[in-house]
Amino acid sequence: MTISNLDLPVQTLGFSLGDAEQLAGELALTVSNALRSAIAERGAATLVVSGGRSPIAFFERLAQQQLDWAKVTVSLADERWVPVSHPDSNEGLLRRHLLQGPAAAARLVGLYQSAASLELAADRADAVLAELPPIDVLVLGMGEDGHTASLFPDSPNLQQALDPRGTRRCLPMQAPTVPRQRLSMSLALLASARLTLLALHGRGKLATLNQALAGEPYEAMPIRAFLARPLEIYWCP
Ligand SMILES: O=C1O[C@H](COP(=O)(O)O)[C@@H](O)[C@H](O)[C@H]1O
Repeated sequence: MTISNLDLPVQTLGFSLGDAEQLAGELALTVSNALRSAIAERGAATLVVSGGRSPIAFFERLAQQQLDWAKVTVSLADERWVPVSHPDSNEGLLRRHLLQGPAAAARLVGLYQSAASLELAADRADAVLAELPPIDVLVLGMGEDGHTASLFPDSPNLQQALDPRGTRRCLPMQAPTVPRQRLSMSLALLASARLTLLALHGRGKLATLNQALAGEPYEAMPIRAFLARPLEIYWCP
């Protein structure tokens, strides 16, 4: 079912699912089909996912899909600058909920780097991401403030991170809530994905999306940078 009461751009598809379980299942099917096609066409596939709390069910459903996981590279749209063993680590979340069973054969390109400062960690992550193969599938999330990945409104470096012609792949970012120090893929890298999906849970996020569609500047609601491109939105109450 399409999302009602939303004036979506022509290149955007919006799917309304009954609950979080259904959303996780649909998203896992769409992502695994796209990864399978990439493997059939190019011999390998690259998936970039988001962290936070909401993707756990999706990760677990995706891990159950029949895929040649050894041919899949997985990376993260953003990371909290905490060690992988920290409960807030997006990489830790991915390892616990996606890279399990046959999916453990996938190659993980993490963003976290231990360094003397967040800026140095971002420089190192930027160099690591130079080796990331072209992104086949990107799964974004969104906060109720309109941030996506760790592209937060009001963060220093946001303008540079949202430059579609920027050369940086990863930038240091600041979040309004803990853990504040973040590493985020830039818009230029994220927007290079062949297929971009946005997963949203709850009426609050639907209201945020509606507001973003109404036309705030990109800096006020960074999700807007993705609404002007082909996108599939998966929402549930
Ligand atoms: O901090 C983050 O927030 C967003 C949204 O997270 P959610 O738990 O509300 O789904 C997420 O997309 C991003 O990757 C994460 O680091």
